[in-house]
Amino acid sequence: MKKHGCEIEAINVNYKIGTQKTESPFKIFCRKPAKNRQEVGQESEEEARAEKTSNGVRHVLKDVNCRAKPWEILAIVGPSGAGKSSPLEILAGKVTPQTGSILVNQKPIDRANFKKISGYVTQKDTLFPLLTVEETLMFSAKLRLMFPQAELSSRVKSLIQELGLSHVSKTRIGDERVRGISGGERRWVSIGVEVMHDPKVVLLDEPTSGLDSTSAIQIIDMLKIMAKTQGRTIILSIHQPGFRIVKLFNSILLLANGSVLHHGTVDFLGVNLRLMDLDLPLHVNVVEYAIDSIEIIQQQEKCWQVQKEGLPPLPATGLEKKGDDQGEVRNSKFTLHQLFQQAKVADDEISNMATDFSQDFANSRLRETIILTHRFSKNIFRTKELFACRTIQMLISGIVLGSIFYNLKDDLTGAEEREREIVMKETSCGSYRVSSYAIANGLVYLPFLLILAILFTLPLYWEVLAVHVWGM
Ligand SMILES: Nc1ncnc2c1ncn2[C@@H]1O[C@H](COP(=O)(O)OP(=O)(O)OP(=O)(O)O)[C@@H](O)[C@H]1O
Repeated sequence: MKKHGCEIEAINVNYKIGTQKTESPFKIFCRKPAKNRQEVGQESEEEARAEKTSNGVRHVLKDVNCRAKPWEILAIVGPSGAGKSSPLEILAGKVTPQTGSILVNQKPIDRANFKKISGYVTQKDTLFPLLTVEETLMFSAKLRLMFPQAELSSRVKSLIQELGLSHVSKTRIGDERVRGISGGERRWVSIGVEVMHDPKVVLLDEPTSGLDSTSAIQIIDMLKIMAKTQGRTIILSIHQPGFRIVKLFNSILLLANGSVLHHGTVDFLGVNLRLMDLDLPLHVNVVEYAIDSIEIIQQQEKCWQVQKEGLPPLPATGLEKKGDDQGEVRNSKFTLHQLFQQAKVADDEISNMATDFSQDFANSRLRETIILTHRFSKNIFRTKELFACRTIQMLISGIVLGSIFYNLKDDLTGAEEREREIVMKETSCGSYRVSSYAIANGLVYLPFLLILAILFTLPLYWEVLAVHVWGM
């Protein structure tokens, strides 16, 4: 039977966010993760962007119209901060736009059901570092599919083969502390987890970020095969797609400052740019060229703004120097919106079939609890060192002070933070119930905490007894 495709259409989507910082009343309980230098840089850039907003409101997406078709890849491109991730977050149900509509096969989206027929691969790989590739995919299969064990195993095996992970199937995922598979392979596993339930739509936020060009091409190549052979609708955001990657996209959505500058094929973008009388070099990567042009114009507009306000001109940037004569031609002639004409996507015949949504969770509450208990036990058994540390820590605390119980170190809180992220992601995409997680967590942790409590109180008990009975 031929698989039904899923066409997604966004109509006049506007998404605004408040940029005024509100202090959480529970601030003292919120742990701020340590930032590296790059993140600190990004934060100040974010703050600078926020300052540009009026009335503390930032228009992240402005009247965005676009369409993604089954059997195809739609790539959302644009400079940093253009709003590329936001359409994906809207489709994944993470945020809700203020106005506009999203249609799935020409019917208004039903968010709960859409989650079941879609997979959302975030930029950050949220995986348990101590599980192997095979175990990770197997737990994902158990939680999301209602198949017998033999079928689950064969599904996992064939997916591992399809993703080219056979050589590392028994290797642990790993992270900065635990040695494991490579960054590119980790990205494959993240994609595997999200396509395990055979979704009709796959959303990927910057799937190639942090990867070398060969791995990046391999990932997009694989996504292209997924779209072509299984009729999936692939929507991804990408920052700087190389020439070979661009060739694999069926259509692109070029964003700048949250507005659509072009929606259509890459070839059509080239035609548009040439129609604007631009001196477009023959074998240039038009997407890169367009992004570069946007950046130059944005830089130029910033300079004009500064000059208009009578402030001293901004110091020259590398971008302006890079633009040189080409940049000058572009800058003097056009504003951002003059540079591009909005392209309309040709209407294709898409069957108006009803989407076949499967209902509810894949497993019963009891089965979910059993699977999650199994996964917890594996993680805990493989974190022996951390638990030994905690035990010794408790013992020493009991002997010396008998007061500090939860004195967790960074590595422990780091592991807890990761676990929290994974659970939030899995529960939000409907893999299992939160209550099953809580029960499984309790089942595994309670006996251990009981032992810790005994270890903690025993020395304290003898010390207090010694003081009272022998007056020591
Ligand atoms: N929850 C939020 N709080 C504050 N600002 C936000 C939020 N969501 C989006 N923004 C802002 O909206 C703009 C678009 O964000 P988005 O992440 O979609 O852009 P992007 O093109 O994916 O950026 P990048 O390529 O740098 O990841 C950015 O300037 C971002 O700072």
